[in-house]
Amino acid sequence: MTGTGSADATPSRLRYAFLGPAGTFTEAALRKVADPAEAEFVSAGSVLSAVAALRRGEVDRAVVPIENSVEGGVSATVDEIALGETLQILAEVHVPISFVLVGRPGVAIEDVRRVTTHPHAWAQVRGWAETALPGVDFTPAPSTAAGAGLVAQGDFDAAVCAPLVAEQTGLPVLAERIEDVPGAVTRFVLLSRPTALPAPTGADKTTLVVPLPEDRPGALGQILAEFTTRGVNLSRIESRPTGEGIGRYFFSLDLEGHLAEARVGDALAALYREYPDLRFLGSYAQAEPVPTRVPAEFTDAAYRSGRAWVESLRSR
Ligand SMILES: O=C(O)C(=O)Cc1ccccc1
Repeated sequence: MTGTGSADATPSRLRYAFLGPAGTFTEAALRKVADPAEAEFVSAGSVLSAVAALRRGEVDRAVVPIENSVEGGVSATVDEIALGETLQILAEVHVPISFVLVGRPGVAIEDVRRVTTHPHAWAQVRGWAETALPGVDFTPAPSTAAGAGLVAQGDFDAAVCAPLVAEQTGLPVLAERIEDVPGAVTRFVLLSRPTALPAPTGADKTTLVVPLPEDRPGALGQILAEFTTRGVNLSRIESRPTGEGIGRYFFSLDLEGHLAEARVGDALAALYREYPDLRFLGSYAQAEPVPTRVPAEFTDAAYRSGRAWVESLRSR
């Protein structure tokens, strides 16, 4: 990893690991949560090494892609934070994704034989490449910006990257807006080691990992019921293999609301009783805030009055 902060960095400056080098979509996400003048940006060669640096305490934060509006969950990230030492999501950011094809100077698009980029980028331009680069040989790169670096070095004919990287490297743009689905967005999360929760904003998300026991019929229905019966809406749910064998899964899910809210706390307490291995990955503000609509019977005030009524009966 390489630090890009100045040499006189004071220890109080937070260190942020990200999938580098400069010009990646992850760096664009990082710039939305931290000012490079006040923080130290530490470039990592992969999502896993960024997360490992955070777990080892070499950095204070890591920014990683977690979900794409076209491809769905970024499995490497979902799995890495579901297992291993617990981390916490402090914030999420959305980055609009558009790609260009940059070429080695002097190479025309018809001459491109060997192309490189990050596999997520390739997955999002595959349709375009089939017609525009027929028969091209694709090699995965650690990141889009790293791929452009390999083109600048002369290792490949072309790379798929962000328009910003074309500007930074001066590599000629052979084609632009080459994404198969215009308007795609990638969601990134800001990770830290477990720490205090950000204050509720009224438009929050909570991320959980629920390991699924092997022989409990109807477990998914039961998990969902804990949310439904408390008016808690889910915004994402995906099942992932635990790696322990066929049929072993965990659910990674996001719900609308903050742990500080009574209905969310109550749902988590109920889940914990049934699934003590449940993992809480944080409550944080939504990237595009839509205030959570809470039905009258599930507000904090409704929970307080319900509890007060029970107490009044007990102390009669
Ligand atoms: O390689 C990058 O620039 C990344 O940040 C990973 C990535 C690649 C494609 C879409 C979103 C994120």
